[in-house]
Amino acid sequence: MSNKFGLQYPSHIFPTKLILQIELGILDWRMEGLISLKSSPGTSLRSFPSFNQPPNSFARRFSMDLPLRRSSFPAIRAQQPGTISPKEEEEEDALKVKEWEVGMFQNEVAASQGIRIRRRPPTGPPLHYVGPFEFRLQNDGNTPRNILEEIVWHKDTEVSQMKERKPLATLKKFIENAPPTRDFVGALKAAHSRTGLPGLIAEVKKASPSRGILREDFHPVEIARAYEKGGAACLSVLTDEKFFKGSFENLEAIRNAGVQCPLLCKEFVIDAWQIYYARIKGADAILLIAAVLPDLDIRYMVKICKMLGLAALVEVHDEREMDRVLGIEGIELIGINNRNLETFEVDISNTKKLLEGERGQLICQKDIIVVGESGLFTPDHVGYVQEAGVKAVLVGESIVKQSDPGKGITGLFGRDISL
Ligand SMILES: O=C(O)c1ccccc1NCC(=O)[C@H](O)[C@H](O)COP(=O)(O)O
Repeated sequence: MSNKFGLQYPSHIFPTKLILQIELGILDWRMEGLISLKSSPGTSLRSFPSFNQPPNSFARRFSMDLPLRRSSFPAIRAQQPGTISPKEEEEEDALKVKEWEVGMFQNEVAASQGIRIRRRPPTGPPLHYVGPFEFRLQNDGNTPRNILEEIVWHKDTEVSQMKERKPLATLKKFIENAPPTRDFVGALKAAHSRTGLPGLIAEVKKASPSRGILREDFHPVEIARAYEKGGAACLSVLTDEKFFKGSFENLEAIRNAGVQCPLLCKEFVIDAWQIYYARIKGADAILLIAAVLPDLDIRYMVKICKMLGLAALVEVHDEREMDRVLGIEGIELIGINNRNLETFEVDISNTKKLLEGERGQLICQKDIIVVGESGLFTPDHVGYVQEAGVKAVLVGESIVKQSDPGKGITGLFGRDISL
């Protein structure tokens, strides 16, 4: 069976309204954990929700978790019964089918650009529904392959919920009254010319998936003030709650506390809505990750950033991502992450590798500022990436862990850069 984009998917997951009586005993586990259904003689017909995209009414009834290829069902979690009419349920199903189709299409486009991160589980979301039961089957298709994929899938759910609470139209109204943004790129250039060293984007980060908790006594405004005093040109504020213990409240609090450094909203952006939201919460710049976003998304999001007065820091990790990003018009700021976000490996020679030869020349011609990101702990590290061609660095762990993060900056550069 194929959809309007010509994508193929198995007929048993084509989620038209299936009319089947499902008995738990007639499930059979196949195809790497995907389940197929067999009707048994004498079973009566009744409405069954779209198979891989469950309607909410069922989600509100019962749920249970099933580990990989288990044939017996563990305890059932009862949920609130819903009161949705069959018509509404049908419309809801149709909408979710559309969303799922678009998600599948995104995965295909992304894969064609060498993006390994799947925006949605290719075999449908991890939850399945049988009659009144909700259960979870793990398989290669619906289990994240790495932390970045897990973050992105979680973000997808999180953003959908946030969008329901605050639709784009509401955000746009707030933006009309928001104070102007500050010049993020200008601040980095000014710091570089003032000190002769890479301009510093100092990261306000409590925790990370690779390093765990970095700082127990975490007071974002105090840390931000210490960074500013210590000579940071800009700040990067983690807003992801689940994986980094950050928040948009932190971003807003730092902005409202009168900190002058322009602020990067360090988020996992998968939807333009997040850019509007970041703008309202006080961001001056936003991170776009090439390992997650296809070219078209980057192009579109860069335009939205410009329209909202935000800088876009487009992050790459390998040559292919760098080449993709260099082919996109209007990019002013490229971050080279020395951390592989899929494996957590950190290697600062990555910055040098990606700036060698023609790539480095093209970056100079286009007057793009390159930011060296991750794994920078000493003046030698900073010197190494500067030599490679960066005009800015993004640093978290090595400075946020210091009792005085401002003095941490002096330690990082080997001299006081606040003067
Ligand atoms: O750091 C992680 O564990 C991580 C995992 C998944 C996605 C992103 C992740 N980190 C973001 C960053 O790259 C860093 O916060 C940033 O570059 C600063 O790095 P560092 O100076 O090494 O703290």
